Amino acid sequence: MSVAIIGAGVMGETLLSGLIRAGRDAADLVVGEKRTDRAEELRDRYGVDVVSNVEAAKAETVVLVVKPQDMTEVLGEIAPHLRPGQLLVSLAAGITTALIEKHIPDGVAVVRVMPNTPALVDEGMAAISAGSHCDEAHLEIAEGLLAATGRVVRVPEKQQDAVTAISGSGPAYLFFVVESMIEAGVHLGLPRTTATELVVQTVVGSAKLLRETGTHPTVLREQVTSPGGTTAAAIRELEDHKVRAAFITAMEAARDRSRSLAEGLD
Ligand SMILES: NC(=O)C1=CN([C@@H]2O[C@H](COP(=O)(O)OP(=O)(O)OC[C@H]3O[C@@H](n4cnc5c(N)ncnc54)[C@H](O)[C@@H]3O)[C@@H](O)[C@H]2O)C=CC1
Ligand SMILES: O=C(O)[C@@H]1CCC=N1
Repeated sequence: MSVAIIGAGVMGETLLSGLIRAGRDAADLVVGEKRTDRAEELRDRYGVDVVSNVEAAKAETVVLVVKPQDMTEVLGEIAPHLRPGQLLVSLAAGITTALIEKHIPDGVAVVRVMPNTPALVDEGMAAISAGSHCDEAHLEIAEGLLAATGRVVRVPEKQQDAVTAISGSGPAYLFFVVESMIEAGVHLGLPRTTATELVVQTVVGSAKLLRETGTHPTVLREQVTSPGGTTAAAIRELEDHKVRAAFITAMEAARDRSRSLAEGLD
């Protein structure tokens, strides 16, 4: 089955490279990319054809991975070339299937996806939602694309802004925590390389512990927290600085930003 990826920046390349790692034939994949130097790079790196968006629109499945602000322009360009029976998959934050459906011919199925960048190492988390002309077979095709690079869940579309705030943007929050812990290690006198190794392995090990044991994070935290010990002293500071509340307001801000990304587009 032919797949076109339109917009091959960070997320578009993540999907493209994942499909190739998962064994898809590069001959069945095409890319539409505005920047010619970037197009050249992808052609060299993956052996895929880089074509015009109009040409890309002929694929059985067309995946849009441009910025939300560029979506209506791309839809305007490809809409005259889309035909009923095709599947259009959007990875753009904040862009509803209803908005996409307004721009394309009736009978083209739309699936909205929120992926994340750990897909680069096949540990992605993607949530997918069906548009109004989408059946089970379309959802399975979209799932198949995303499952190449990690886990996939189905969610009602009204949850996609919250999903974006959690798993879409989530890697950035964790990298922010990692950066902060490394800086703290340096502050405590450790060489930067030592601090980095300690923090990265602690994050990987903790993530594995969470996933492999299925134990609740509160229990895992309590197991580390000896009465009157070092962890209790640190957690008290985090609570005093309202870190838990900061996470809630940060994710509310991300959810609200996702909701407003489509403002001004029709
Ligand atoms: N980066 C991330 O972690 C995530 C990104 N997304 C979504 O993925 C989409 C892309 O994000 P990024 O890859 O981070 O952005 P990016 O800026 O790295 O990539 C966008 C690409 O689209 C290309 N482009 C722009 N207009 C075009 C056009 N008319 N025709 C063909 N190509 C065009 C640009 O040249 C660029 O290479 C966004 O809608 C974003 O909301 C979703 C989840 C996570
Ligand atoms: O920051 C953004 O808008 C995109 C969507 C989720 C992650 N990156």
